[in-house]
Amino acid sequence: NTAHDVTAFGTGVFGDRKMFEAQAYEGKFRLFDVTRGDGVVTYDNTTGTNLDVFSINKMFKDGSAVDAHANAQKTYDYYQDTFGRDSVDDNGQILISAVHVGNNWNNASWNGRQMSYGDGDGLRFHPLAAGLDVAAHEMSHGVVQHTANLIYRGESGALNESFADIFGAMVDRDDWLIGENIMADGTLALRSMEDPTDLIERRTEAPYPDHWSKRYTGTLDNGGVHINSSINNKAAYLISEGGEHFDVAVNGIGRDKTEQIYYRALSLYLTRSSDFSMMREAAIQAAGDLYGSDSDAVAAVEQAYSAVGVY
Ligand SMILES: CCC(=O)Oc1c(C)cccc1C(=O)O
Ligand SMILES: [Zn+2]
Repeated sequence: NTAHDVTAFGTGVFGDRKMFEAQAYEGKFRLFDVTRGDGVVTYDNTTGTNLDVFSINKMFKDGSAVDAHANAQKTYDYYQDTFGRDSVDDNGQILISAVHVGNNWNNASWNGRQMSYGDGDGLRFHPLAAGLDVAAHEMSHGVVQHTANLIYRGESGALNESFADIFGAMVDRDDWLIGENIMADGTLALRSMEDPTDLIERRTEAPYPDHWSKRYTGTLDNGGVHINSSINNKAAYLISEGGEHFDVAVNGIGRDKTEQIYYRALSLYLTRSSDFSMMREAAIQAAGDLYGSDSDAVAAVEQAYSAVGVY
């Protein structure tokens, strides 16, 4: 009998029930959604091979698999509905998620072809697949790869990381925090776009900067790609929400315009080696294209990048 898509159900890592498209296949059910692009598929890495997560009925019990699958679908829909983009490559590339990767692995990743999630050690992280912004962050690395393909070190690498956070926060749209629901160590979040320095109490290595003058210039973390990303994150937050930062006032323009500006800058103007200054120019250009060169959007971009010391 041929495979066909069905509506299935499951409970996520935190016991939240959800419904999603899956597939009936040879008398069983699998986490393979054939309704989005060339597919959204989730598999359990402990089975060792690229085997879809199977269930004998439409109720899936593996919390990480359920969350990874549902979050990948939500992120696929975000790019389709917001920008008309069909998956990471805008050509329907199948979205693969592997869960239970490693041994209590405190990580999540995009390896150029798929998303991978660790279970966390329960001290630093809960299972990372439970974070909608985590899934959106990982898939957004795929979008960056197929657009500007920003080199993953130094300032271009910080932009790569920042775009993953920006779209992560746009998909998981109720706050400007990253990883807020998967922290097991009592901290507020993994990163805060609203106030990057907020998490300073936890950080042993370099603090998260909220101004270019405070950028990390060492060699840790590929030259601080997860550290200096906070400078661009703060700018994006200010463009959307506005605020006063280091005596510079920014009049916010909201999430809807902000996400369009960043997507256009990423997909049309930035290149592999773009730095923060080029990010400023690309965002000004994109805002002008979309809303007019004398618009409040262009003004917000100029104000926000000045507020974080990027010219
Ligand atoms: C928000 C997702 C995130 O930052 O995942 C990572 C983690 C938890 C550790 C190391 C790298 C990454 C990443 O995807 O950049
Ligand atoms: Zn990342």
